[in-house]
Formats: sequence, C-alpha cells, structure tokens
Amino acid sequence: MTSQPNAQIPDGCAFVIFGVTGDLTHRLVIPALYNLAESNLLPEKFCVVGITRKEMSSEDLRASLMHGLRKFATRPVNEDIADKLLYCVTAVSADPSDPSSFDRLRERLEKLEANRNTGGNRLFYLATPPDAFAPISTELGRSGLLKEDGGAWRRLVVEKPFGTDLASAKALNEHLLSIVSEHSLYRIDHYLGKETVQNILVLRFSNGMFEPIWNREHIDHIQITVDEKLGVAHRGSFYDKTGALRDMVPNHLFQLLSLVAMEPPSHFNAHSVRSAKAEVLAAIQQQSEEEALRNSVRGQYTAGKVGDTEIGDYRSVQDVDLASNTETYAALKLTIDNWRWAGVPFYLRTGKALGAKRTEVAIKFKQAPFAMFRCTPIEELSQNYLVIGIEPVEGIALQFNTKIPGPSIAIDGVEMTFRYKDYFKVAPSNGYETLLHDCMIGDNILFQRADGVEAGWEAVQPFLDAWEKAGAEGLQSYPAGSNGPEDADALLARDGRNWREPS
Ligand SMILES: NC(=O)C1=CN([C@@H]2O[C@H](COP(=O)(O)OP(=O)(O)OC[C@H]3O[C@@H](n4cnc5c(N)ncnc54)[C@H](OP(=O)(O)O)[C@@H]3O)[C@@H](O)[C@H]2O)C=CC1
Ligand SMILES: O=C1O[C@H](COP(=O)(O)O)[C@@H](O)[C@H](O)[C@H]1O
Repeated sequence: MTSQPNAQIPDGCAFVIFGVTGDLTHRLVIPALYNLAESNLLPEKFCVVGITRKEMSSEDLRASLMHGLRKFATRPVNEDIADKLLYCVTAVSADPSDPSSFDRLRERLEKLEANRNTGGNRLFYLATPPDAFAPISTELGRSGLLKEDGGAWRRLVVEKPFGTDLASAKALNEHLLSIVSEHSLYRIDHYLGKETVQNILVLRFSNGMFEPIWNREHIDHIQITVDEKLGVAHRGSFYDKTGALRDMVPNHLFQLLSLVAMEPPSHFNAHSVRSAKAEVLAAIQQQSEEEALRNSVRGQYTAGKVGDTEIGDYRSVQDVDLASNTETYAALKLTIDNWRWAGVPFYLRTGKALGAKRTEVAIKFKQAPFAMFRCTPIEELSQNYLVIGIEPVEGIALQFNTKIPGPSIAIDGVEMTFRYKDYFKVAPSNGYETLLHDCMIGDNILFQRADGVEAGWEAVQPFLDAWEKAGAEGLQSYPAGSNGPEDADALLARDGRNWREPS
C-alpha cells in the first residue's frame, strides 16, 4: 500500500457557495468538503457561507446538507466530523437581481470572517445554473466582495458548462476577466479531479519508455470513448438545449485528448501545463462544415433496455421537445496539425443510454511491418493497444501478441494490466475534493484557462454549425442498451479501422 505524502493544509478562508440549496452542492461539494475534513485537509479557521435567494435559517440549511451528505457521501459518515463541518455553515440570502443584498452579504461576511478569524481569504463558488454566472460575478465585483484586501486572497470558482458555443464562451471569459484575474479564476472540469485522468500526465512524463514512441511514427490512431448507461432522466430541459457534443466534448473529452496529445510541458506548474494543453487544442484542424458532416456521427436513443432497466425514448423525457433533433450520441474524427500527430486520427465518441459504462483512452500502435510468423495472417494478429481506463475500470492495460505454449509457433493476443485497486488502498473520493483543495491552496493546474476553453469551442464549432443546419437530416437513432448508431462503426471502417472492443 502506498500513501500520499503530507498534503498542504489550506490557509484559513471563507468558502462561499452560491446555489447552496442545489443538487451539485448536496451531491458533490459538501461530500467533498466532508472528505477533506475527514482527511484533516480543511483549515481550522474556516467557514462555509451558503447563499440562497430564499429566506432560510442556518439550521434548516445544515439539516438539508446533512441529509445530502448521508445520501451522497463516498465514505461512512462520522457524526463528529460531519457536525463540526456543518457547524461552520451559515445561510445568507442574496439575489443578484437585488444589488443591495450583496452589500448586506459583504457586511455579514465580514462579521463571520472576524468571528472565525479566517484572515479575510475568500473563495466564491458558483454552483448555480450557468445563466447566473455573469450576474453573480458582476455583483461580487460591484459590491467589492472580490476586491483583494491587504494580503488576503479572493478566488472565483465557476462550474460547467462554460458557454454554449465559441461566442458565448468568449463573452463569458471577457466578462469574468474584467472582474477577476485569470490567476484567481478557477473553471471546473470534474474530469480533472479524477485520479485516472491526472495519471495520464504521470504515465507520459515520469516514464522514459513512452515518449519515444508517442508520435505518428508509432501510433496509428487514438480512440477516446465516454459511454454512459444512464439516459437523460430528469435533466430534459437542460439536455435538450445542450446535446451530447456540447455537454461532453469541448470539456471532458478534450481534457483527455489534450493530456494525451500535449507536448511535454517544461515545468509541472499551472502556466506550463495549461499552455501545452491549450496549444494542442488550438492545433486541432479546423473543419469546413462539409468536412464536419463527413467526419461526424450523431444519434438519439429510442426506447430499449440497459441491463435490466427499461429506458424510454429520448423524446418522451420530460421537457424534451417531441420533435427534438438533439443528439444523445456524438462521434467525431479529428486531426491535429502538428509534427507529432500529423496523419494520426483521433476518434472521439460519447453517448447516453448505451449498453455499458466505459470511459477510456485507447492508443493503437502500428502493426508489425510484415507477418514473419506465417502461422497467423497479420490482420488476424491482436492489435497493439495501450488502454488508459478512466472508469469503471481504473487502470492501464497493454495488449500485445504472445506465443501460445507448445511445440509450434501459434500466436494469441494477451493483456498486461495494472489496476489501481490492486496497488493502492485509498479512501474513496468523488473527485471534487482534489479540485476544492486545489482552489483553497491556490493551485490552478487542474483548472481550465481561457485560451484552452476557447480553443476547445473553436474545434467543435463547425460540428455545431453543420448539425444545426442539417436538422433532422443525418440524425441516426439507436436503441437504448446498444453500442450507439451503426454509422459510428462506419466512421472508422471507411479508414480500415474499428472501435476497440472491451477485453
Ligand atoms: N448537479 C450535478 O451533478 C452537476 C452540476 N454541475 C453544474 O453545477 C451547476 C449547478 O448545478 P445544480 O446544482 O444541478 O443546479 P440547480 O438547478 O440545482 O441549481 C442550484 C441552485 O442555484 C440557485 N439559482 C438558480 N438560479 C439562480 C440565479 N439566477 N441566481 C442565483 N442563484 C440561482 C438555486 O438556489 P436558490 O433558489 O436557493 O437561490 C438553485 O438551488 C450548474 O452549472 C451545473 O451545470 C456540474 C457537474 C455536475
Ligand atoms: O458533466 C457531465 O458529466 C457526466 C459524466 O461524468 P462521469 O464522471 O460520470 O463520466 C454526464 O453524465 C453529464 O451529462 C455531464 O453534464
């Protein structure tokens, strides 16, 4: 068993949550704070200020958060630790449509800070629907709540989605950066909280053996798969405006792509790592709308069965348009215009209501140049994949060919695997604790920077535009519980390739 060296305990601070009555706060933020508290990674001088537009007592808020914690905690809840954490919570009413409420919030916060001796450091977490990001940040700026004071820091944490297209992402960046500096802005992508995602950097850059073969000389293509079993459930009103591409690709799938494809950063710090990631995203070849249509597949699920669970047609989900053309599945073929990746396709796919949950990056190496072993035709040899399993399989697998024991030469494909659970015994997390801890210690290496966000939207914009114009034309359907639309296979088959089957 390997343990983490001592992690830094953050400075005292006020952790101010806008949207404290919402799902994210209950499901992920408070359970993550609880895990930090349990690991002794919260400062002693700490308070949580929960902002709601309603009138609510701190007692009621604490009870609601406790209920959420019991439901969503990733570890058994220790009552003493939970009570101590919730004792730090105060409910405060503020509504961005009422500027005076932010002035009252400032006064209230100053008193709480003095009481808890937090040193004036403030973290504002926008756990609200995205259309509230701009109004809340405007008020935080106007009321002086974000103004740096003496040595105390101010940080603003923004949830996803960051914009709905290139223009809106640029406008949001411009707005937020007129209020806080890039250094104090933390754009969350929960994929970067996953151990398996962070490990891509360590795998690539702490081992000498991968870098020499991590290029177009040796890699045939790369597949990024984020398949989900869940349908859209109760999120119809959000999802029908969003779709699979916006919901997953410029953020989560591009985090995976950029970590796999980036150049080695010169330092392990936020500036170097985020610059290298933004650079590779900016190198994704811009496609014309015609190319975008040719290099993409979109689908929408119809009724079916995922395991034992019946899932209804997407168009029957509450708040979804009966004639909706919103895709619940997207597959893209992208290329990266730089020397490392010229000619190496990146195939990306993600969808809802599929037969299995699988998040992975599969790096397919080129085949041996000729079939020395006449026993097996080269096309029947197992393909050489390095598979980075993100979820639910957390680990790394290498697929290669080996000799079947016996007097003659016969070949079979085998897999060498590393699984986190076999090596590391760590307390279960929800991924948010790493991100929240990093916000509090002021490390933005795992947060998106403006240029990276915009480069991501720039790469997907032609697909959004082309699909919008095409409407229903080209939208495939697939039954819930299947592997997605058949055309997704055709996207690779026309290049003589296929999606990796799980081993
Ligand atoms: N839920 C999840 O699992 C995840 C959510 N996210 C993101 O987190 C954010 C919050 O999501 P979620 O908690 O599900 O959202 P909710 O719809 O539950 O909203 C959160 C809270 O925001 C407050 N709110 C709503 N509108 C406004 C407004 N105009 N101004 C100020 N406050 C407002 C409401 O609180 P009140 O009425 O008390 O003021 C509401 O309870 C979203 O950006 C979402 O995309 C990201 C990953 C996962
Ligand atoms: O942000 C989102 O991510 C989830 C998938 O996250 P994962 O950690 O389970 O892979 C997705 O279901 C949701 O639609 C999207 O908004």
